[in-house]
Amino acid sequence: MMNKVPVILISGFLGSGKTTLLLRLLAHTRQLPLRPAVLMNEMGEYDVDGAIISEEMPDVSVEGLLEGCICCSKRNELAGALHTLLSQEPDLIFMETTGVANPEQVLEELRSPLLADRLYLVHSISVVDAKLFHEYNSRFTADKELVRTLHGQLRNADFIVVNKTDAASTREVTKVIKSIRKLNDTAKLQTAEYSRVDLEPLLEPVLASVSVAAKPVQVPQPESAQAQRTDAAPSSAPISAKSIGRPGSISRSTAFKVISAHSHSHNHDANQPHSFSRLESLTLHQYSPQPLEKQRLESFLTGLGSSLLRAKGYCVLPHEGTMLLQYSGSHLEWQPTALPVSQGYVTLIGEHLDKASIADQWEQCFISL
Ligand SMILES: Nc1nc2c(ncn2[C@@H]2O[C@H](COP(=O)(O)OP(=O)(O)OP(=O)(O)O)[C@@H](O)[C@H]2O)c(=O)[nH]1
Repeated sequence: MMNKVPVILISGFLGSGKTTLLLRLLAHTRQLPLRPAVLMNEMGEYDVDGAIISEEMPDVSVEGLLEGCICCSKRNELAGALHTLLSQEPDLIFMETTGVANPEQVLEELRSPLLADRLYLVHSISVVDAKLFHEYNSRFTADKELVRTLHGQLRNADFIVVNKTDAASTREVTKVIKSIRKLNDTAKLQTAEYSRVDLEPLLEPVLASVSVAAKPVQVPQPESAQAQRTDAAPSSAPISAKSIGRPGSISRSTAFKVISAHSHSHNHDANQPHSFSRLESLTLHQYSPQPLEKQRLESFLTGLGSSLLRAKGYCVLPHEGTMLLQYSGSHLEWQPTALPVSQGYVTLIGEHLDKASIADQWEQCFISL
């Protein structure tokens, strides 16, 4: 019988720090050395997080399931994507869910006959934003599906990272831990800044089950761009070029297009438990030949206020070149990238997003005064 491959599932609400944790885990895994693979699930039409990983660690296999959640609309593609990764004989598979996925259904899928013979779950990790946890809980109280998702992410975890403690007060962190403990009093819990947690115990069971000597891998250099990015909070180090998921795959002539609106509720099977109802994602494409005005884009995004929960993407800027844009918790940051992005894009995730107004404001970001 074939050896089963260990899986570590990472869930957590939008922007909580899942990819930040995944990058740390990947760096550590490769130093052991083990050969990891990644299944990345994104709500948007581009695999931003997968691109970040591929750019920093080009030898890591990444399969992206886009424009939907593996807990619902993409659930039937999950087994296929995992089998693609399994064919590359990794030592370990990391799965990062979208911020709005309920891991319950993913765990159920892993137990299905199609997958249970090939995979076994080592950890289900949940990452929480210490600053926004209570705000999101009270904001979404009326949305039972979303509350169930948020709670499901915590209930189904054996390891919980209370992240972004740099942005929260000690009192807030204590309150968050108290609330989490009401939902899950058995999981191991660590507080963290930039998802810096003790990685050894998380990977111990994997090491124990894998014959490392049989699969030598390239150990990354400690001074690599990747090490800088994962060990020093938001990096400004240049990174090597690697082509992104689907660059230039769409040709449009307009300067702005809200080309996809994904509302979770429309993609759910009525018989399945829903993970959330009101949130949607849309992608803005940088089609215009005019330069994108960075300040205007920043004002536009911050001006969306509480409607906007998360934004990320790559923008081609006139002075800086291509930059990775990250927006979460009202905080916007830019990171340089060497990705050969010919057309930039930004994925927005939020609720009550006024598409007409957003399209108009996006267009304004290109008009020189
Ligand atoms: N201040 C602060 N920012 C953080 C911390 N951890 C991550 N970030 C930043 O928060 C943003 C989102 O982090 P990610 O790791 O991409 O979060 P995520 O959960 O993968 O996001 P989605 O998958 O898009 O929901 C990035 O800009 C990170 O640099 C932290 O502890 N403190």
